[in-house]
Amino acid sequence: MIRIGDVLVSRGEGGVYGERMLASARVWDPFRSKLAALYYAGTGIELAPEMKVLYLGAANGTTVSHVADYVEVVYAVEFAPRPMQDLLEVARRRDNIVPLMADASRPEQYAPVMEAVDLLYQDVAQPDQAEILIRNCVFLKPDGKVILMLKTRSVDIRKSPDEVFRETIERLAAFGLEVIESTWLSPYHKDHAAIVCKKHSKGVA
Ligand SMILES: C[S@@+](CC[C@H](N)C(=O)[O-])C[C@H]1O[C@@H](n2cnc3c(N)ncnc32)[C@H](O)[C@@H]1O
Repeated sequence: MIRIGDVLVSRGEGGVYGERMLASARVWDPFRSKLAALYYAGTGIELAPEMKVLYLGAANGTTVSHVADYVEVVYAVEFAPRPMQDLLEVARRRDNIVPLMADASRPEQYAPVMEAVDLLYQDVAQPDQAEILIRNCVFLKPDGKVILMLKTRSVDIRKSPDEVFRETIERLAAFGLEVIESTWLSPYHKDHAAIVCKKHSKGVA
């Protein structure tokens, strides 16, 4: 990942969400983007120019735009009309974002336009976040990676964030993903965790 000093940046057309510019690069704000927070709070995975990414929960394209600065193509799924309008504007100014208005819990809706991806990234505040992720693993290449941004309070408000975090890791492991990193995103995003996995080369259950 590109850093100027300690500051995480990406190189692309700016002005997406009022981000600061530093030496012609876009400052990637960890308080605005959970993926940036992962690069500060943990390790994450390196984004590279040849990568294809499926991004679930694109919202208005804040993080999508930074990911698109690094990779070949981003398939960006969002189901809410208002953020989709902003996402379309972000996609209009780049040639490697494919906006898809669809429900991430129903991957059959966008399967016809998908290709196999190197990275599956998910940031949807839903009760069944792990199950949505698992359903979308169908698009992962054999050596693909997964990043789940887990909003613990959306899964079950009666359980502690720690319990939801642990149970989600167990569910992904039981499915057959190998968890390679798990970290809270504090102080950037309260009660949010990131779980980074890779697909076993022998495949998942
Ligand atoms: C926390 S926001 C995502 C922020 C975004 N990832 C970023 O960093 O710029 C979550 C988004 O997921 C969308 N979302 C939630 N459930 C969804 C689903 N089942 N399918 C598609 N989008 C969904 C919401 O509409 C919302 O825009």
